[in-house]
Amino acid sequence: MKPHFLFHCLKERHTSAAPWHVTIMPHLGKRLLAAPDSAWQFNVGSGARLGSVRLPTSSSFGSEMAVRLIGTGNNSHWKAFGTRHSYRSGAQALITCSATLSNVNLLAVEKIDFKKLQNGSDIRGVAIPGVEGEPVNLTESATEAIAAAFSQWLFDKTDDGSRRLRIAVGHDSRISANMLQSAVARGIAGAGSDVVLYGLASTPAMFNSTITQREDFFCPVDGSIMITASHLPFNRNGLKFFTNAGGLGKLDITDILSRAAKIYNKFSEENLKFTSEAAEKVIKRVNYMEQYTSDLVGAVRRGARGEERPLEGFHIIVDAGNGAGGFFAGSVLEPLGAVTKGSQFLEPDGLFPNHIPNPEDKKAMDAITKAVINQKADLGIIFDTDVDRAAAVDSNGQELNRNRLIALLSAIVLAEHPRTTIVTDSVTSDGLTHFIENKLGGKHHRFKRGYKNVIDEAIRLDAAGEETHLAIETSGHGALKENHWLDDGAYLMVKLLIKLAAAKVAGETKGSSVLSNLIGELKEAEFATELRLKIDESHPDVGARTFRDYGEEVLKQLEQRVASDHVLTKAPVNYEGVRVSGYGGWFLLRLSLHDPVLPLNIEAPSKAAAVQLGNAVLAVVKNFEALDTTALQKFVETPE
Ligand SMILES: O=P(O)(O)OC[C@H]1O[C@H](O)[C@H](O)[C@@H](O)[C@@H]1O
Repeated sequence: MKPHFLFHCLKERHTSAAPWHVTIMPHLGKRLLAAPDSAWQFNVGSGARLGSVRLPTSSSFGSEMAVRLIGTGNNSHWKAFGTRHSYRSGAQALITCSATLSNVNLLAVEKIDFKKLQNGSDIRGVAIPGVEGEPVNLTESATEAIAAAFSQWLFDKTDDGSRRLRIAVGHDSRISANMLQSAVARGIAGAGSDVVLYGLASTPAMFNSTITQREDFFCPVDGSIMITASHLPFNRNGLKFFTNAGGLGKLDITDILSRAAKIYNKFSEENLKFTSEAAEKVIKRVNYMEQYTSDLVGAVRRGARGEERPLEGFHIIVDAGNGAGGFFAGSVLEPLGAVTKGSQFLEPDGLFPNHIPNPEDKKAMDAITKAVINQKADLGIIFDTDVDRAAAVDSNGQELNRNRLIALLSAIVLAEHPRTTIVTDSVTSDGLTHFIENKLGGKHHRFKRGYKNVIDEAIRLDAAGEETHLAIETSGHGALKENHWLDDGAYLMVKLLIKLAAAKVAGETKGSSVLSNLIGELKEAEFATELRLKIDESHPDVGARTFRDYGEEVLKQLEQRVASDHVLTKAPVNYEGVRVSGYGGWFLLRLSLHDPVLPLNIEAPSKAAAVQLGNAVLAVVKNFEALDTTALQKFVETPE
C-alpha cells in the first residue's frame, strides 16, 4: 500500500451545486513541502466533506504537517478545526488544516496503549489530530485491530462455529466516522466475518439489529458496532458493541482490547492489503434505520388503538444538535401526523456548530426550550449525538429532564405495572423517591451511576423476583423491559408520545399538559448543584496510590466525620460514595466512573442550607492536597 497522509477539513453550506476545484499544498510551517502534483487536485462536489481524504506522499514528510487547500468555486463556507472561512464566488480559498501520516506506514513506530482506550463498557479515544495535548490514539489501524478482536471474541462466544458471522456497523455524525467505518470493515472482514454497513445510525438501532428478524436486511446480525463518542468534542470517537444479549460489559471490553493489542502487533503491510481486499468482497449496505424507525412508529400506533396518525394536531419540535437523531422528525413524528416545523439542527455535522448534542448541557436545553416557546409548540424533544439519551420540554418551557424525566416515565410505567420497582442512578433526589413511593405506589431502588450498572441491576432484580420494568439515569439514558432492556433515548420519547396520542384518542385534553400533570406532585429542591473535584494524579500526596485509592481514602474520612456530626445522617442504604442527609437536604460525594474526579451533588431547600452541607464536605476534603477544592471553596463563600 502506498504511503499517504490523511487530513480533515470540511466544506459546509455550499450554496451552489458547482464543484470546487481544489489543489492540496502540503506545508510544514510556511514551507511548501512539494510542488502541487496533478494527483493532488480534485473537485469537491456540493455538500461534500473533506473528511479523511488520502493525500499521497512522495518525499520524506514528517508524521504531521499542515495542509493548505487552494481552491476556486462558488460561495461556500469551509471549516477547519473550528475556524470558519467564508469565500465569495470566484475568490480563491486558502484553508489550512493539519494532516497526519496514516498509521499504515507508522506500524513500526506507533505504539498504542490499548488499555487506555477503555472507558467503562465503551471504547473512546482521539481520532482526529489538531487539538493540542490530545494526540491521536484511536488510529485507523488500532480501530481495525479492535474490530478484528470483536469479531474473534464473537466467534468464540458463538456455539455454532461452522458459519460466517454477520456484523453490522453504524456511526454518528462525527467527522472521523467514514475513516473509522472503513477501518472497522477491514477488521471484521480480515477476521473472516461479513460486514453490513448501516451508515448514519443511532446506538439503539445497532442493538436492535441483533434482534430484528428480517433476512432482507441481513438481520438478525450476530453482533453490531456503533462508532460514536456520544457528546464528546469533535476530535474524539469511540466504539460500542452489541450482541442479542445487549451491550458488552467492562470485562468483555478489557478482553477485546487485550486481543486487539495482540492482533495489532502482528499487523504487516501484506496483512493490511489483504484486509482491504477482503472488506471489498464482503461489505453489504442497507438502510436499517428504515426498519428501526418503523418499529418506533408501530409502537406509538399500537399505543393509540391502531390509529394511523395519532399525533395529528400536535406540533413537536426536535433538536438533534447536528448528531444522528435528526431522523426522529421526518421518519417518526411526521408519519404519525405531527407537525415538526421549527425543528432544529437536524443535519449531521460532526463539528457540532450549534451546541453540544447533550441533554445534560445547559446550552442545549436552553436551545430547545427557546425553540418550543418561540414556535408555541406542544412539546420539544432533544437527543444526544447517538440517540441513546433524550430529554423533553413541555409547552410552557418546563424542562422534562433529570429527576423530572425519571418521575414522568415512572408515572407512565407504574400505571402499566403497579407497585413495581424503578431502578435509577445514585444522584437522584429524595423528592423523586418520595414521589415514586408515596405518590405512585412504586419502589425506588437508587443504585449506582452508569447506565450499564443501572440496566444490569434492573435485570438482576427482575430475574430475582422483584418485578422491575424501568432502569433510568438522570443523564437521560433509560431502558424498559418491554423494549428488551435496550438503552434507547428515542424509545423513552416514544413512551411520552404514546401517552399524548392515547389521551387524544380518548378525547382527553390535548397538548403536553397530559405529561406535565403526571408529575405535578413531584417535590423539587429549591437548590441543586454538582461540583466536580479533580484529583491530581501526579501530586506527591497521591504517591504510589491510584487515584481510586486516594478517592476512597477521602470518602472514608468523610464517612468518619459524618458519624461524629449530630446534624448529619448517613443514608441507611447506599450503593455508591457517601450520601448524607442534613439541613433539610442531602449531598453525595462519590468517585467518577471514569475520571480522577470526585463529583459532589448537593440538593437543599435553600442556598444557605446547601452551603452548610458544602462546609461539612469541605472540612474533610481541604486536607487532601491533591484534590482541587477551588469550586467548593468558591461555592461556600458565595451566598447567592
Ligand atoms: O461518574 P461520572 O464522571 O459522573 O460519569 C458518569 C456517566 O458516565 C458516562 O457518561 C455514562 O454514559 C453515564 O451512564 C454515566 O452516568
